Amino acid sequence: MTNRPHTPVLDAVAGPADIRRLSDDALASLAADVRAEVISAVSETGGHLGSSLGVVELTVALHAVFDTPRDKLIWDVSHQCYPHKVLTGRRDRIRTLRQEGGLSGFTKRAESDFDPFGAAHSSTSISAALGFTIGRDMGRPTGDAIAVIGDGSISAGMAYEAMNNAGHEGRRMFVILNDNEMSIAPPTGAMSKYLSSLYASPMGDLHKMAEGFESALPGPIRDHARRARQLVTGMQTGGSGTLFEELGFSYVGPIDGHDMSQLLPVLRSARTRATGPVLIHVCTTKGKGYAPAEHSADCGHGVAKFDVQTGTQAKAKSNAPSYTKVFGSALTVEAQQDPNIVAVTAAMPSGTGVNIMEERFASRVFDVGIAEQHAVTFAGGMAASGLRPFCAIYSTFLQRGYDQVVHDIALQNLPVRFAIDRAGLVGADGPTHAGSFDIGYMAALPNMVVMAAGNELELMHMVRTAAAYDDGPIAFRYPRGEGVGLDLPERGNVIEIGKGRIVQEGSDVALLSFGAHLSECQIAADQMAAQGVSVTIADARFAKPLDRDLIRQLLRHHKAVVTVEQGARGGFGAMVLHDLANDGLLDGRCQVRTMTLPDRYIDQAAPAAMYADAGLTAVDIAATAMQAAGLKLKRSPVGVA
Ligand SMILES: Cc1ncc(C[n+]2csc(CCOP(=O)(O)OP(=O)(O)O)c2C)c(N)n1
Ligand SMILES: CC(=O)[C@@H](O)[C@H](O)COP(=O)(O)O
Ligand SMILES: [Mg+2]
Repeated sequence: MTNRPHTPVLDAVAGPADIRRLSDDALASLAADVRAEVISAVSETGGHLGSSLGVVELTVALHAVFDTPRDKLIWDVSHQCYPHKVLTGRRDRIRTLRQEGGLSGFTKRAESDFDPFGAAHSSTSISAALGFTIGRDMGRPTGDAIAVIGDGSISAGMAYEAMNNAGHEGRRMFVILNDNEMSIAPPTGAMSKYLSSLYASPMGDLHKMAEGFESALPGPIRDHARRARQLVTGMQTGGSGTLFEELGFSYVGPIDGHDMSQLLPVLRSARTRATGPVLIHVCTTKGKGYAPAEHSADCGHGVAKFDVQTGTQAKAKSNAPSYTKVFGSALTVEAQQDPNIVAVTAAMPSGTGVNIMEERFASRVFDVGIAEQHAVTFAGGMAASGLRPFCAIYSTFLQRGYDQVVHDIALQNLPVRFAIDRAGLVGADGPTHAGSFDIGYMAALPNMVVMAAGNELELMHMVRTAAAYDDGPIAFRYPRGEGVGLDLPERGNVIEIGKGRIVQEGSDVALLSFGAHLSECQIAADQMAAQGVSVTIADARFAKPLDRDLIRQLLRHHKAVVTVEQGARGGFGAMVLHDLANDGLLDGRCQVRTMTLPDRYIDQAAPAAMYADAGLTAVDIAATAMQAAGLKLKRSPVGVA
């Protein structure tokens, strides 16, 4: 039996309709209950604790003031949506967050009417809210749209594209800027400085209300607001006000996002008065109300299961270093050898491991904020200048910079090194974060070299190879989590471009692995060996250029060749098939099969369970190879009932 918090006000709330019946005092008590419930639930599941704790009061206030789900509340990234889930009929499943079969860690249209728009990649909320706004104005049965976006997420270009459009449209909609002066790491960039300057203006603790809004406020706040508006207006030179006002929004704020006596009247006033787009600047504390989160370096951004009393998080079971750490360390070794090596991250210094290089060579590591498109082209500019940039971005987020990869890098044949972390299925973050597509989208590009690491030692070789390769763009992918636990040298070797390697020689079937499912291929080979089947394992290393000699050799000497990759259809296997078909080699004696992720999104679970769902376990590999070779199972492979 777990220690559940005492939550009398929350217990009486089945949904937002109940919230709207509460007095303002009771709403503050409700917020306290929700905070306790979120801490307790996340201690059992792990997840995005800090961001969720920071918006507890804001979530209560938004549901109290707006008519959700008719009004569309759209959470940017939506990693802060746990209080929203607790309050919108999902409290009974909140302890299944991010678990197999449980609630998603993000908003999801299929999960609830209160989730009008799914998210997990940042900076989409204002665009989606504007879309709903147009729908409303064209007669769709929907109310107001409210986008809640963080100070980190509002640094991305897409948010400005949306505000530019929304300001031009001039329609009534709401953007809540949730400013906690934090991204995953402390935010970088001029926009972040600008937001801080709004706090620190001579207004002191006064709030600026868009003209006309203050008359709806209670007395003391109204007087404050009116004075603030006069002050701010008086301070302006040239333009009409804040950056947001220049873009066509009415700006309100900054206000204290943990103080219901500020949040409620301001939101009510905005809801009553707004005729065009309004931006309400709300200041919050990431991790608010839970000391271990508030005081940790990332403010409890993403936590494992933890002990509520102490805040101590559960440790990973494996002792092997993570691929991310191996990458970061290998990059640092290369950076030590070559002063032209620089690294770029888009707001994920620790997630990508470039923080390891930053500790030694801070001036050569660039955190550009959530700005993958810019990160790619920025790296392109550095490459064109003669530097050797490593652009370290998760597979799923590199999708956002794809045109830049095509147009700015590959087309110009610029030697940018793409370090693609979180390749393959990632676990609890689920399908939004799966790195499923990069093999196909990178290998499709002329000039691009595409590698995948079979294990952590291979990753070291690929980092060194990429550092040494100046002929054009080169990418290498590797998964989330720990390596297989190999002894690692100080530095990797340069490997030959376009050459794979034989890991184990056999004569019946060949497993041609591309990437970290190499270990699963080894298990499959052992299972088949137990059946008396002789198995070759080859590590392709390259999807582009393909090792055509190696593939033909495998074809000549085996009854079946099975390609295996942690990626979607259209990736490595497709490259192999294409190559063989065009040489008329698919009609011979050797059967060829490709094993990829299936053509559907895989729901969150532990990575191994996700791969099982995808049909990519060792047992699946062995069964596919045996069947293709026309070999019969003498008995069930090890591990199968
Ligand atoms: C396109 C994209 N890039 C990177 C990320 C990874 N990411 C998730 S949350 C986050 C920080 C967001 O900061 P902010 O919007 O201020 O929200 P907070 O966590 O502070 O509440 C980042 C970088 C992402 N989800 N989407
Ligand atoms: C919400 C988001 O996009 C990130 O916080 C992400 O969940 C981090 O994933 P990793 O834990 O794999 O770094
Ligand atoms: Mg933030």
